[in-house]
Amino acid sequence: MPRDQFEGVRPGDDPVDAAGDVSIAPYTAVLFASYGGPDKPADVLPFMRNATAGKNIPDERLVQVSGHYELFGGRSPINELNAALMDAVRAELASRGVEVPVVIGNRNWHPLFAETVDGLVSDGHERVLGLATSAYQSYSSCRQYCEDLVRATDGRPLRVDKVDPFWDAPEFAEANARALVAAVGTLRETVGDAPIRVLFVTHSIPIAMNEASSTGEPAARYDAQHLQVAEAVAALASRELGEELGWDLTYCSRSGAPHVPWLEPDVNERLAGVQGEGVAGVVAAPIGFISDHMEVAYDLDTEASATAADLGLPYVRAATVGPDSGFASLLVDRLLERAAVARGERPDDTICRFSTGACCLSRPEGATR
Ligand SMILES: CC1=C(CCC(=O)O)c2cc3nc(cc4[nH]c(cc5[nH]c(cc1n2)c(C)c5CCC(=O)O)c(CCC(=O)O)c4C)C(CCC(=O)O)=C3C
Ligand SMILES: [Fe+2]
Repeated sequence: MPRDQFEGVRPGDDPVDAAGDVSIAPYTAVLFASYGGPDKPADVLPFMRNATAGKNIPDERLVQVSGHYELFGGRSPINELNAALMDAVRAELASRGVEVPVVIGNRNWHPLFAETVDGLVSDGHERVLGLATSAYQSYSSCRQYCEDLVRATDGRPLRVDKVDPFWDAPEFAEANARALVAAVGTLRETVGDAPIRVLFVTHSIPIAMNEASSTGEPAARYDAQHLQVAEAVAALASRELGEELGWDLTYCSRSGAPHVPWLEPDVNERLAGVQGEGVAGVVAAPIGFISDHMEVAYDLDTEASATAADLGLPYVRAATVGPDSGFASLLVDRLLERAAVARGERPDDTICRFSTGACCLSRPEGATR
């Protein structure tokens, strides 16, 4: 179970200032920090070059993944999905009486962090709160956002703090459980009472990156975080449905050189496995992704869906949490809590130790591979 579900209420009350108003002070803007993606065919290759710079990704893989974008007209869904989520967050902030600019900045495509920082500086902002669009801790999904934000603000009169990864929030498990319940309902229309299996899916990362994720302790790592969320989501959905859902954690989007080990099993491999175990239908539940960006559109809705069809296995993909209003509300809770920490009104329970120590390194300290 996520940490919060053990400990119940998090320390501190609602972030309400002396006048009784909800406040995001000392921050004057929110920076949505995302991966970025191409908007048109001519952007695909330059975006891919940015995303793979210095990463030892074989050219072959670069060409292959460019093909995924081309299949979707050279346009990633990520930019409009981020825009929709930002609208939901703005609306939720406004409903709590907080008016603040919410702007986008990306690691690998325009507007890049440096460009967004330029705009914020010229608008007079000095302290901004960053929110990365990844829920879990690993080099790629957490630390790299911190590093790139530090680089983009280096020497500029602007400081960006970042909200912690939120994988452990009960509201995140609840939003994923709502999506799973709906997907199981859809699958049951096809398979009736036959045995089904839930394949939770997340982005694979190199084993070395997993071993160095979070504090590096096995129970705190990227894969362990997903196992805890999967268990919580399966338990909530099982209770709601009145049936005990069987599940596995699987991975997608493996990249890198073939000899470098990444987290397994791949979702496609596991689809074949469960078919041999008498399963009559599968729900793929993408708990590793907050929106239907390219990994979901291609790796799940195109590739894994085709694998399931080849196996004659009914397959339903559960929604991502992006459009769930409980999810937007969770993000706003986290923004306001972080602001209260910055004002000294809440104990600092930040779990990301980027600024004070080693966390989410790309490989274990001392390792050379
Ligand atoms: C953990 C994780 C998330 C977090 C989950 C999340 O935030 O959702 C994530 C998100 C994303 N990854 C994305 C795209 C890409 N990731 C790549 C490469 C890689 N990802 C990695 C990991 C992750 N990636 C890793 C360890 C690599 C190898 C190179 C490296 O060490 O960095 C490559 C290069 C080609 C390839 O190798 O596949 C591309 C194009 C997009 C945009 C999608 C869109 O356009 O809609 C998004 C949101
Ligand atoms: Fe990625």
